[in-house]
This record gives sequence, C-alpha cells and structure tokens, in this order.
Amino acid sequence: MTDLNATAMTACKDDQRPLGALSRPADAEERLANAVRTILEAVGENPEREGLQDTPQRVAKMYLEVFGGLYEDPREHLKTQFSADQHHAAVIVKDIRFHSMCEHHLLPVHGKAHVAYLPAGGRLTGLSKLARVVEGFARRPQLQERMTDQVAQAMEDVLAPEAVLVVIEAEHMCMSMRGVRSPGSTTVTTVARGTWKHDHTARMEILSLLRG
Ligand SMILES: Nc1nc2c(ncn2[C@@H]2O[C@H](COP(=O)(O)OP(=O)(O)OP(=O)(O)O)[C@@H](O)[C@H]2O)c(=O)[nH]1
Ligand SMILES: [Zn+2]
Repeated sequence: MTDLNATAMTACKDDQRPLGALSRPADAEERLANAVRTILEAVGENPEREGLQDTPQRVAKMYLEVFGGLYEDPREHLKTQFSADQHHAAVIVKDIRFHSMCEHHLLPVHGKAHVAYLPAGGRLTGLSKLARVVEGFARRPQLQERMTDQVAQAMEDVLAPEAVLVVIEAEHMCMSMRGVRSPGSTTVTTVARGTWKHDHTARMEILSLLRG
C-alpha cells in the first residue's frame, strides 16, 4: 500500500530546487530547437514555411536566455561585501523589476521584488548585488513562493544578516492570457527571516517602507 505521507514528503523534497548552478547540457540548443519543431507540427503548423523556418532556433536561444539563471549560483554575487561598523539600520532596495517563467505553464511572470536586510556586524553587500540575486533566481522555471524563499535563503547563507525580508509582487501570464483569464491580478509573497520573523512591529515597519 502506498504511504501517502511518505509520498507527500518525497514530492516536497523533490520540489526543493537547489540554490546553486546546474550544468547546461552540451546539446541543449539542438534539443530545444527539435522540441519547438515538434510543437509547431503538433499544432498543425508547417515548420518549413518561410515565417517559421528560423523559429525553432530563435526559441531555443530564447529559452536558454530566460532560463540562464539555472546555470549560475546567484549567491556568488553576495560575496562582494563591505564593512561599515557604525551601520546598524536596515538597508532596503525596492522595485527590482524582474521577469520569470512559471514552472507549471512555462508562461511569463513579471513583477517587482523588494529586498530589505538588517546587517550583522556592519557586513554589507553592494546594492546592485541584491538585484542580481533576484535576477538569477527569476531566470529559472519558478514558483513565486519558492523564488521569494530562495532570495531570503541566499541572503542568510552568504551575508548572515540579523534579519531579512523579501516581498515579491507579480502578475502571472498563466492567469491573464489563459485558464481563468484574470488580467491585472497580482500575487504578493513575503518571507521574513531572523529577528524580523518574530518581531511583528519591526516587520510591519519595514513592510510599510517596502510597499509605501
Ligand atoms: N502557488 C503558485 N501557484 C502557481 C504559480 N504559478 C502558477 N500557479 C498555479 O498553478 C496552478 C496549476 O493548476 P492545475 O490545475 O494543475 O493546472 P491548470 O489546469 O492549468 O490550472 P488553471 O490555471 O486553473 O487553468 C494554477 O492554479 C496556477 O495559477 C506560483 O508561482 N505559485
Ligand atoms: Zn502558470
């Protein structure tokens, strides 16, 4: 008899995509182009007609670009660090625009990420590095909740701040252009770690600065 709890736990474990880099298959572009040709044929199109002749190759390159974050470890960016012993206040980078791809439908997700952290021991990273981390995790087949968590986890792993808060607001094309067809609806996800996880007042203060 199947142990449902064990199955659920395995599924959950498998869902934990590693934060680090995958290796890119040597024949990735060729396989992608073949797959796109198959899709065109399956919908009844003729991949040899003039307008579609270069499409499989173009789409193959496009996928390798939008999934480029699979082949990097975004945590590397956070290794650029500075110290400012006297800085004990929160650092906030708002409105980091990103594009991602939902892993269920492989349709675009676009939105803004806001990242805040409370440095520990005056340990800072470059402001642009927060945007690079968001970009790195966005350029993967993603779940918005997982992406929010991964950004927070990367900050904890490398910068070890006293607290971190990540908010992502995004529109999912799989909800806008197909299925339920609910254009304009936005999904908001938040992850708080460190002292902001339990300090409600501090978390609300940072949240209002992030979203204000
Ligand atoms: N939690 C979460 N769900 C997502 C995300 N991106 C897409 N989804 C949802 O994933 C679900 C997949 O549901 P399914 O019933 O398996 O697929 P479907 O029949 O295409 O679902 P519909 O979109 O409702 O037509 C949908 O409800 C999507 O809205 C995400 O980042 N996080
Ligand atoms: Zn989707």
